[in-house]
Amino acid sequence: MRLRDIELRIVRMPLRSPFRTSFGVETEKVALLVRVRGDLRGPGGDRVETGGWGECVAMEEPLYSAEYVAGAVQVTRDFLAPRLFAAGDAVTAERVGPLLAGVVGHRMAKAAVEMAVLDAELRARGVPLAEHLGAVRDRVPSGVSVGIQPSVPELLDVVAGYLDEGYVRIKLKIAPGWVLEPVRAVRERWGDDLLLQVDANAAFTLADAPLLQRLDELGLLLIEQPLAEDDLVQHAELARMLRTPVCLDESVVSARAAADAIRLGAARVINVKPGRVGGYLEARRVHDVAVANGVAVWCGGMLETGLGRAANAALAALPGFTLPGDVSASSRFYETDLTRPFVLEDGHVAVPTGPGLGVEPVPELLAEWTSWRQVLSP
Ligand SMILES: CC(=O)N[C@@H](Cc1ccc2ccccc2c1)C(=O)O
Ligand SMILES: [Mg+2]
Repeated sequence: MRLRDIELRIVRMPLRSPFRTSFGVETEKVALLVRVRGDLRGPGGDRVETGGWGECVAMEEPLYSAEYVAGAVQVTRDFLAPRLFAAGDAVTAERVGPLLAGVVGHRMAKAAVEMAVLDAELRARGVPLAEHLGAVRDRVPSGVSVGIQPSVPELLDVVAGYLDEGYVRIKLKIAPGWVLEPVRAVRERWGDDLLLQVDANAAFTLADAPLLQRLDELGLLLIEQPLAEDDLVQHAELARMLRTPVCLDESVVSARAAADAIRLGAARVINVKPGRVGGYLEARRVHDVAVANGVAVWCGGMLETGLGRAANAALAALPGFTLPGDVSASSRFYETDLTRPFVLEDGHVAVPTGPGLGVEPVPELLAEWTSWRQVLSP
């Protein structure tokens, strides 16, 4: 594919309710969207116009990881786009990674560019992303991530609401001071059959092991990222002290990191997030590494718009995704989604069947929520 231009947009979408985690409270989603346009040689040898969308999952502030929206904009404008324009007609989704390898890090920014090129290629070929990735299901079970609430009674009301909507798994955010009481209250209200897990977003240290060991009595599916992103060895040490399986999120930044975490015994489950690992093609490699080692994966979420949600649903349909993920309905976070809404049907989200991502931004909403835009040309 030859890229004619790369459009960068920052969109700001109000969240239905504040989302509190151990690293802060979010009331709005700010995302960098990437759109590529260009042409590629069609099956008959003729040039075919095409275009595609990518969504960068970096937050506005570097609270979840080191990347952030303004940084992703700058690295894409100044370092990633020039490398792709310089590649002329040789840009393919598989080549985006190698073409950008000279730029160190910035995986979320790279993932958004690769996603846009992949969407453009697949739209031109009429192939759905799910088919391209190797999906084996046409719908995926939907879990929900529940933020820290002002009180335990309010938490129980929020969880009751999601269970009434049909979510098949509950994930509770935990943080120092919000651990045993809320999690025990949910377990006691809904009993042992409720699929229940927690996510600390790296809020604890090994000194907290005695507290985290007490979660073992609550029959959790897993405890997600209890320690810091770069604490692989400590996670392995903690894993040996817990019965509850340790799941890593922030720490798994590539298939190589997944292999290291598994070999060290730092992860028995992996939360796969395409943006965090550098793209959907690397996310499939993480899936393959995990499956080869008997480690379960599930698809995490970064409050994506329907663009990223569509791609995550496709990824979550791969065979190794054996645990319900955070691919929730659009309504979990948004009154109105940027694309057609993803809805919960019998606890599942349908995998898109159209070419590429299978969804597009609604033009009027894209215009309304775009706070900044720039078109890059060769
Ligand atoms: C669904 C879920 O819990 N996601 C992340 C945390 C998270 C929380 C808040 C966010 C706000 C804006 C963008 C990304 C965000 C990611 C996680 O699994 O650790
Ligand atoms: Mg997480």
